[in-house]
Amino acid sequence: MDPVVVVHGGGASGITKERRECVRQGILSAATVGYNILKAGGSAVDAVEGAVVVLENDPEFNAGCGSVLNINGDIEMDASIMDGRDLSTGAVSAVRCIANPIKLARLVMEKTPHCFLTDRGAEKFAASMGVPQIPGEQLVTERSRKHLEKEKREKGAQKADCKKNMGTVGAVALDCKGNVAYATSTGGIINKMVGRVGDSPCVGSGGYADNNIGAVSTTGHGESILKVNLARLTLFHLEQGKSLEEAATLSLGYMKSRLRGLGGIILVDKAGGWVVKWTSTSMPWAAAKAGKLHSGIELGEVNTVDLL
Ligand SMILES: NC(=O)C[C@H](N)C(=O)O
Repeated sequence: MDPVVVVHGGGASGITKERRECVRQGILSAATVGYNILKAGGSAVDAVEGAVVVLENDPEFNAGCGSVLNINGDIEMDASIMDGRDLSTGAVSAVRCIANPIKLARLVMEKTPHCFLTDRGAEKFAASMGVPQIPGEQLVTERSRKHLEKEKREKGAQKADCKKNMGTVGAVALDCKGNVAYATSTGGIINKMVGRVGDSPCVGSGGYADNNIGAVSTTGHGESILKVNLARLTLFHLEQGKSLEEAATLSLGYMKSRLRGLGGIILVDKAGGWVVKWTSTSMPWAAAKAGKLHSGIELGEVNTVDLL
């Protein structure tokens, strides 16, 4: 089976010219890392984790280092992962002093009888697994500090669209054996209440993966995504015989018309078809398949290069 990986860098209201190239490089290297894992015979879970780690480590994105700050100026991160083979899933929320929440989510999936650990419990588990604790400050960037200051000045937090909610990251993959997986990781939304948990760690909302159908990772206004279970809703449409394009359009359209919520989706099906779709202004994405790397940021933009 020809493997596929698709990654996103979050729905956004527009990416400044200065940041555009950095964002593009980040998204391209995440897709390349994921694809190389698949080409080397790695599993879909390995590929989505590997791709998301690249984006968590990249300060341009709202996940891991570079996460947005909550109302107190602290980072609280959410992440989840799912293996389409047996629907096993792992998630963490409100974690602070960990470089790669997606790795911790995978450990929850593989090393505990549970699906979801939060806050101090998640951090205690991380310590028991030997995951290094890092000072929270290490994840805070100058850009995220300035972003929070601006947000507080404008008092515009938590609007019912994803204009303020940029940069969440995610990946979906199909491996050589026909297994699918997703991973999603985020700092959430800027100026959020302490303890606010968004859609990204919630299976069915932030993502879903089932070998019988396909895999999805979502981004956008978390409260809207949670209310419509955006990821599972998309796969439901696929199960009902809709095309990839139709499934993504229908679920995002429902969220927009019902809640005025904006967002984005990356989707791969069990046959290796894929689609990216968003209702926000832009969404950085990249997809690797059959030796080609496709990518874009704005609507209608598709660049294709050969993968070496
Ligand atoms: N940019 C995002 O996708 C934010 C994320 N969905 C959240 O609401 O936590």
